[in-house]
Amino acid sequence: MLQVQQLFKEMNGRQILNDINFVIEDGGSLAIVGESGSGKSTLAQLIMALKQPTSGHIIFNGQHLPRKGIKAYKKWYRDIQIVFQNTASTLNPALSLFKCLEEPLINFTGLNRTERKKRILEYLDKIGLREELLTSRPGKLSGGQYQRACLAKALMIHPKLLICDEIVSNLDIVLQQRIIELLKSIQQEQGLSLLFITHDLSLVPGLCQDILVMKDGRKIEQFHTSDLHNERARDAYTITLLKSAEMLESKWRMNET
Ligand SMILES: Nc1ncnc2c1ncn2[C@@H]1O[C@H](COP(=O)(O)OP(=O)(O)OP(=O)(O)O)[C@@H](O)[C@H]1O
Repeated sequence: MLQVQQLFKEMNGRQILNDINFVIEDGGSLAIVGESGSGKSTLAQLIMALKQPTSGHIIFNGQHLPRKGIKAYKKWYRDIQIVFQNTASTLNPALSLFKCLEEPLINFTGLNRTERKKRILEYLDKIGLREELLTSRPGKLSGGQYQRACLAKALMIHPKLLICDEIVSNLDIVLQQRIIELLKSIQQEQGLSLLFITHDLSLVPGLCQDILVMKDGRKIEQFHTSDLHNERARDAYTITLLKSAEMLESKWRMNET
């Protein structure tokens, strides 16, 4: 279970996160939704220990966010993995895709060479990438292939929590849907907990149980996804986000036909 309690982050005299609180139960899924600059990526970076909070607590299965000690970080990253929108640095451009995918298996699992290869092929199949690509450098992959390879790299070590930071924002609607379907099935298969960060509310129904809306570093509201369209109960800001997501969706559909 992930617990985020009274989380504050100040950078260069600016309050970027202001009293953020939420819980994700084991196997649960939460979408963090907000427009650009609302603090979503900063929140993800804090959970991944890439930045330290100014104050507050981040606790995963009873363990506090590590502040020092390689062992503690290793355990943290074994359990929590992230896939970013801007993934260009996730796969080492000098290595083959196979070597890139093998790296976390060497670092985080006790699998031998044969088992590692088997795991890589298993995930390649899950994400719909051809085996021939394993000998290619990551630079040869298309945007969608690269994004899926990053997802495989994060999932292969069987983390308990996956954070997705705008991972489908740059993809066309067909690939978006494919990745969302993939996340849903892996969530069910592996009992994975999911923190899905997006500015696009239309991606969330069917994927996440709960939605937390953020604006200017503050939590506006949190609700069950089935209550998304209950306009009377929703904050005016959530409704604005919803309308813009609906407009975006119909624009996509017009472009499709
Ligand atoms: N080092 C910094 N010093 C001051 N402000 C910063 C710093 N880094 C980021 N910010 C500001 O923090 C705010 C939150 O940024 P963040 O990237 O977390 O938002 P976001 O919701 O993820 O937006 P996006 O989707 O565009 O990345 C922004 O207004 C950004 O300009």
